[in-house]
Amino acid sequence: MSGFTLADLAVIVTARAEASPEESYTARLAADPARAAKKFGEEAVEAVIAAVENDPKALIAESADVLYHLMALLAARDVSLDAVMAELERRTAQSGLAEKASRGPAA
Ligand SMILES: N=c1c2ncn([C@@H]3O[C@H](COP(=O)(O)OP(=O)(O)OP(=O)(O)O)[C@@H](O)[C@H]3O)c2ncn1[C@@H]1O[C@H](COP(=O)(O)O)[C@@H](O)[C@H]1O
Repeated sequence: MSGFTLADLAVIVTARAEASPEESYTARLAADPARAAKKFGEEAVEAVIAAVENDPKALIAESADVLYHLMALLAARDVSLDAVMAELERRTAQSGLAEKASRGPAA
């Protein structure tokens, strides 16, 4: 399993959002949230097409594009990945599944 996490990507994207737009694609997206949103939508549609066509290689590549462009969109709108994860954690706590998952599979 890859040791690279979404949190690692968010750190890179947040740092590059502050770079010069001439040298960084991330900085260009951060400077233009509407473009970042449009690119995220395009990449999501490409992932949908790869899934519908049952093309695992393309789905992996498009999913990577989706996650990168979501991180860029969040950075463009000053929303942290931490805030998104906290929302997911809240939903999981509500469902009671976090406790079950930490206990591991039922014997
Ligand atoms: N993970 C990515 C990543 N995935 C995809 N892309 C870029 O996303 C862009 C969009 O893909 P497209 O095929 O739509 O390309 P395009 O037609 O040129 O794009 P548009 O003109 O339509 O906007 C490409 O330029 C890809 O290089 C990424 N660019 C950056 N990263 C990460 O961000 C870091 C910093 O990158 P810079 O900001 O460029 O320094 C990198 O080290 C990576 O970790």
